[in-house]
Amino acid sequence: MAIEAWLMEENNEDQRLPHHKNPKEFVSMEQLAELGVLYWHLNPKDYENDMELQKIRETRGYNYMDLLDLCPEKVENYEVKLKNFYTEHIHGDEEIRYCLEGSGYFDVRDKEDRWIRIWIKEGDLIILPAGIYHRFTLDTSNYVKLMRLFVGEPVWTAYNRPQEDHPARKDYTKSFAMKIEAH
Ligand SMILES: CSCCC(=O)C(=O)O
Ligand SMILES: [Fe+2]
Repeated sequence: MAIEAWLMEENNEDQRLPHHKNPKEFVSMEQLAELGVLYWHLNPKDYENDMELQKIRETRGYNYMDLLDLCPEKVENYEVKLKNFYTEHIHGDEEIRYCLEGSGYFDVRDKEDRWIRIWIKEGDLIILPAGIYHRFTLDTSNYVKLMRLFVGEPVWTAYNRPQEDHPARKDYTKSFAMKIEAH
């Protein structure tokens, strides 16, 4: 099963709405892979014993794991957190999120600086590369439970745009330049 992603129509409507263009313009997994965004679909029902998840964690060194249940009762400063998640930012490391329940949107910038909206549902695991501009919002279902993975002690620091001098940003954009040269 593939994930759904599309070019976003930017307007002032509620961020939790899909924001499709008219007509819709879908984005393929290959296009996402070119941006360094990786994706797996796993079985979220038995994540504690899932060998496929185990293999990804071992291969990529994700020894840290926690769960984030995004609802007002379980999250301190819920509104502030949601607002920060939807503020365009980068990280110094990969952002790895595995959707166990519910759904939501990860928006990432493509090479032309357009927003691509990625719809994450139960069983979707995505990895955003270090240095990619992105943001997150709940969708109209208004609930998501995510597993967060990390290599070593987690660092969740978000650097809001602009960050063109951040080492992770420089490395990320350099990886594009090299691909263009290699063609
Ligand atoms: C709710 S996880 C996604 C939000 C985000 O981009 C982050 O945590 O850095
Ligand atoms: Fe982030």
